[in-house]
Amino acid sequence: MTEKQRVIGVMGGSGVYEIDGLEDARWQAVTTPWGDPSDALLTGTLDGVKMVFLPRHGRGHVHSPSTVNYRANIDAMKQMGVTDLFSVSAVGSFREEMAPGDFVIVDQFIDRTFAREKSFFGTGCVAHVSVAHPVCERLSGIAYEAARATGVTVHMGGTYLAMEGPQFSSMAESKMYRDWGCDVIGMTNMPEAKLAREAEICYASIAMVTDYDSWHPDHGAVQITDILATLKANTAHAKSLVAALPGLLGSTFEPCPFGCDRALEYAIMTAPEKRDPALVEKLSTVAGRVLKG
Ligand SMILES: CSC[C@H]1O[C@H](OP(=O)(O)O)[C@H](O)[C@@H]1O
Ligand SMILES: Nc1ncnc2[nH]cnc12
Repeated sequence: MTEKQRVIGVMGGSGVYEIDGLEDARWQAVTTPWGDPSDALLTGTLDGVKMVFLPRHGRGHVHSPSTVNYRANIDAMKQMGVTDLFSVSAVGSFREEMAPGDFVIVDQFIDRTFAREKSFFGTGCVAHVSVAHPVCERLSGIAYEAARATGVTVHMGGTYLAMEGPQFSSMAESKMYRDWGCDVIGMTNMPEAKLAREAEICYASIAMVTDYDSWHPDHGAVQITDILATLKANTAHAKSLVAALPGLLGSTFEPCPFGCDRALEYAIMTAPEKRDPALVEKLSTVAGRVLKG
């Protein structure tokens, strides 16, 4: 049996619009049946491992959290052969000990977004995947190791509240999310993580704390200027974290011990003879493994 090649994807968030040090780097435009991704994809090789980078909001920060085409972004990553996807994101913190400048390796989500396409599937091809464990445990461990190596303070595990935005939360909302047990808040990891699972891509979320949202009595309301200052200080850490990933993962993709790469195995409900051929065609990249039989 031939070995499966690992391709590491990085979805860069606010403040992270490129990655450094790629050999044979080039920006490549990719089209998808779901529309255009946020930008061209930067491809290249690092330590002998193929890398694909996409700035989630586009270079120059063009797309808002609600208008990012999450389906196109994930489909494009899959087309490029991405097996392991790391999301890098700016977040607010609900915990005193998760301070601005710290990194959090997110392991759970509460999805409060409401104005986004959240699934590749629908009428004519229905599928239900599990997101009980919405991130890949193996990849999260690698993200933690890579973050530790950069010298930043990193917290393993945390619940990310995904809000619609683009406005930040009111103080009442901020306090309520804190009471719910959430640790951090952002506007983009949902539906991204759900779609990565549907596309059978291992996904980990690296959150960079930029502020205390609006609950903290000593910090007042979140201000974009403070966020940008923290992001600027953290970009170097984010980039060196990404640079450590290929060395930690290696170039061969082994089957995911948590089954992320087989998430669709029994997920499709629609009888073969009832499937909509047009939708099946659109799904050929993300679900071709199971639909082509
Ligand atoms: C720049 S503050 C708000 C903005 O930043 C985060 O984006 P990303 O997750 O892509 O880093 C947050 O979710 C908001 O979209
Ligand atoms: N407080 C906050 N709320 C939502 N998204 C954020 N991104 C960075 N800080 C944030």
